[in-house]
Amino acid sequence: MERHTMTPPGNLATEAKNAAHDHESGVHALRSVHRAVAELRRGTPVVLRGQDTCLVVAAAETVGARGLAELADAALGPALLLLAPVRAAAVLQRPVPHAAEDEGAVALRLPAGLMAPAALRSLADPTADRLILDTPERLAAPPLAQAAIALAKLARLLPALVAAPATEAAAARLSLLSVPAADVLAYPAGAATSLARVAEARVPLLDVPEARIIAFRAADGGIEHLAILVGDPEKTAREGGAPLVRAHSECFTGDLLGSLRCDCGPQLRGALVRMAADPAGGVLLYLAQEGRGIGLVNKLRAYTLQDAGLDTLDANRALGYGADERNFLVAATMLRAVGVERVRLLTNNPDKINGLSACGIEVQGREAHAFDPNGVNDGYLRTKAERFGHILPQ
Ligand SMILES: Nc1nc2c(ncn2[C@@H]2O[C@H](COP(=O)(O)OP(=O)(O)OP(=O)(O)O)[C@@H](O)[C@H]2O)c(=O)[nH]1
Ligand SMILES: [Zn+2]
Repeated sequence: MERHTMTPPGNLATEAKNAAHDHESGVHALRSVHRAVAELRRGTPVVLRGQDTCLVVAAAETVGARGLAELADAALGPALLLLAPVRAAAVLQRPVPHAAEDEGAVALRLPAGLMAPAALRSLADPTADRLILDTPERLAAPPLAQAAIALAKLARLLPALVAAPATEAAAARLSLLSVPAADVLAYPAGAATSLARVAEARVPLLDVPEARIIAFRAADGGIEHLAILVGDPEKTAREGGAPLVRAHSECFTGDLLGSLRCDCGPQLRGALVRMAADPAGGVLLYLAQEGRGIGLVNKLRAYTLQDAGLDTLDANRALGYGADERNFLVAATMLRAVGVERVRLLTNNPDKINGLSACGIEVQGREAHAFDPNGVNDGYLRTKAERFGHILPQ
């Protein structure tokens, strides 16, 4: 405030203009990444721009003959297949040394016959028919390969892409969307901090008469996240208290259909009921981060892999994803927007405590939120305890 009275009006106007410009370019960056996501999902190539190089990429899962022809037209050299390291090791049938497990990209030169849509899909997808490369040649991953994998993950596609060096001129000539690679990497944090309230309504629930839903939308125009306020947690926060909070990642199968594979349904309804009984009220964040951030389609693939013997963590990795791809800034931004910065967190997952704390939310306490195994999810719950470090009641 004081700074404003000290600042000459001319500077103020410049500051405001710069701030508006920064905001607009931030929003522009988010929107162009969101457009690039849509292009990949529909099988169209996009061009990633780096400092002094460009990479034209298309998703192996969705690209068709036309997309491959466009990519070849824009390319300066032969196209490669980019895979996440774990998937590359499976395709090559040998370990891929020195690659970070959850990140990075491995580049393979494909025999000409395999640069075709059906073969690419098999190479990308561990649930598809096995396609073994006889003479695969591993090459150094090109610059921007990591951003390409990140873009495929944002699109919730299999992290496998056809890629080739290109120029901006080629992108323009072919009307391909081009997007800075740095914007792709900055997107998750940018989208999370841009979340703003867009609508709210009172929605009495079975067993929870005092409930209100607030919808949040990011500046990219992407899918909304929801906060369900039970009782009056805002008042609790204003008075310095800590309401119950649950950061619940959406689970179509568990929340809606009552799937027995996980514990999400009981956790969702159980959290709301606990909040209704708590004088401090609560906030249930319903986060559009299905399948720990890999999306519903990949979660179904992960289930297929689990039926073949992998656990929930290795199934994610076999798909080329990390064990948990969630972003806790989404939850922290929403909590801050409803004025709740000190919480009692309903969770068994220490990553949620650390993740929210790292985003500036004071986790005053943790309340266990475990339900008995149901005969189907026993192995899943055991893996969460043994490999994700979940704290379960003794
Ligand atoms: N990728 C993947 N996601 C799963 C699987 N089973 C459940 N999920 C997802 O895991 C998420 C559930 O996580 P949460 O209940 O929010 O959190 P948590 O990490 O289990 O921690 P808690 O707070 O203790 O429940 C949902 O998005 C589910 O869709 C699975 O086998 N694979
Ligand atoms: Zn679930």
